[in-house]
Amino acid sequence: MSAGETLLELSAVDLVLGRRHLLERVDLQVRRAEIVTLIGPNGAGKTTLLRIALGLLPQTSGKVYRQSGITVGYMPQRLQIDPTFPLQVKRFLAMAGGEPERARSLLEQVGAPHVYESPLQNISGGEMQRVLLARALIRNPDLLVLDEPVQGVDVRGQVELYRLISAIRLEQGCAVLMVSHDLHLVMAATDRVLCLNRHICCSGTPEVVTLDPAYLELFGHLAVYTHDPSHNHSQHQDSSGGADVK
Ligand SMILES: Nc1ncnc2c1ncn2[C@@H]1O[C@H](COP(=O)(O)OP(=O)(O)OP(=O)(O)O)[C@@H](O)[C@H]1O
Repeated sequence: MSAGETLLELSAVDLVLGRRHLLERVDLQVRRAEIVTLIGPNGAGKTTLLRIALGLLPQTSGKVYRQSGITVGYMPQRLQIDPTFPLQVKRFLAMAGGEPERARSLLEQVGAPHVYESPLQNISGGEMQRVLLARALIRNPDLLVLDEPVQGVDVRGQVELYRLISAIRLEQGCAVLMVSHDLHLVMAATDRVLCLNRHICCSGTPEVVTLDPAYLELFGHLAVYTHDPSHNHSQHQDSSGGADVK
């Protein structure tokens, strides 16, 4: 497989459930070795779009292309585990195909080697995220799909996990499609950003997207900015007033 080839492509995808039009004419392309991040407010359809991309949910109309033969690793936003069912992390990873040595080495990589023998029910939220990431990596995926991979992880851990995701992309040449709410950290760790609010509001490199009026309308108060006392009040201002968005 060559660098830059398209692994996943969605064209004009619509989803209507009942009376709700949840996704409208969404286009999305993910090429080998690139990191694409979906951002958007709660309920924007990010998880739903990932599920359509993975073939877990049928779209109402539009096309979904996944290159045949590729291995996909999926880290869901949450996992329902029966609290009465005793399941150790090592067994959980073994069920996903992880030999003990591989499972241990992945846990080491994601910064959670100490939970190998722990019951899943006893590990913390941040440790669970690391275990889910390790599980998504078990089969050396060509495409890694991560739904809010750093939710519940402490700030230092978030930086480490984004670095790890970037390193995995470089080492394995896999593509990454992820959903994130951590605008500042993720912007540094992504090649392209798509801003979704049922439809794609804007897309492009982080530098381009963070200056797009549609992005500023949704996230203006969170945009990266510095205060410049000599500023003139242009259209690129945050809602707190007096700060120029960079
Ligand atoms: N199976 C379903 N049936 C009906 N509505 C659904 C279904 N799945 C999702 N929805 C609705 O679709 C909308 C988008 O949900 P989704 O989980 O994709 O949002 P999201 O952007 O991932 O949100 P968040 O940032 O809160 O995780 C929500 O309003 C949700 O209630």
